[in-house]
Amino acid sequence: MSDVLELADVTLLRSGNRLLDDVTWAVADGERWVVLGPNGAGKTTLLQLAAAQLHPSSGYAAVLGELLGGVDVFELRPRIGLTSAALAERIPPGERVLDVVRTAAYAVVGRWREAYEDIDDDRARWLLDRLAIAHLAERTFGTLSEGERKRTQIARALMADPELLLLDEPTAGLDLGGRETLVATLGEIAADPTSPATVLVTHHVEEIPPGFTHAMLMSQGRVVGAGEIGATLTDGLLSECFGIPLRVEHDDGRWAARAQRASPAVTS
Ligand SMILES: Nc1ncnc2c1ncn2[C@@H]1O[C@H](COP(=O)(O)OP(=O)(O)OP(=O)(O)O)[C@@H](O)[C@H]1O
Repeated sequence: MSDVLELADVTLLRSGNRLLDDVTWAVADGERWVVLGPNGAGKTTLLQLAAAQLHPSSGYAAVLGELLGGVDVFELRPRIGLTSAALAERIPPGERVLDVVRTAAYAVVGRWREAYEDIDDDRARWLLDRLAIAHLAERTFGTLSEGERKRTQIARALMADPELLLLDEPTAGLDLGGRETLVATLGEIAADPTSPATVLVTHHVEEIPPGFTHAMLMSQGRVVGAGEIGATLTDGLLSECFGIPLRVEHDDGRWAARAQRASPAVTS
């Protein structure tokens, strides 16, 4: 399997802060990764690097076989599907849902005067159907619920048939039902062998869709652990990552974690 993402000794500095500190990590074709870590760990920064939106200050970073710094990012970015809060904020509230998705074929937002091919229209509608929001195609983005917006963004991220799919907190802010149905949809996408290599960022192990194969744990810009999901989501590594004693459970393809209870004092 070829590497979709390859980072070696990557450091990223901003205003004297080490946002990424000596990160070495590889994602191969077909893999589905979750990136977990506490607030400020550097997860979004890592995803922005993977999306060719940022360059490392030092180290080696290649995305889809192209060295960051040596490639025209405007040619690279259309090969990557990205959902993030920052991108969602750039979508004009008055834009039609169908257009939010279709414009991804041109790597733009907020431009509805492009001439679209029928094939773009068909694909956008097929993706909306796959994300269970076909009935919202003619609605404007600003009128959607948070869950519907997340689904629209995922459809948009998949529009250009990307070779790498990057999802930054796709289930954040959803109620329990909304989270569970979106986790199930993401599980279906993960299970589809034609889906691209995927990296999903979250704070919560409960939000890992079934079928995810690998995990990377980050804290303070550093990699705490990375590898096959079962070998990485351990009590020890997750506790180290979040800085409190945690117990991890895995049942029926889903993950859960909670704080370990202190042992009761032994009295005689
Ligand atoms: N431009 C910047 N200049 C200085 N520090 C920055 C800059 N951008 C981000 N940071 C800091 O880098 C750290 C990592 O930020 P990042 O958003 O990548 O973390 P995160 O793991 O995604 O956090 P969260 O889970 O809260 O979204 C944070 O401490 C943040 O304050």
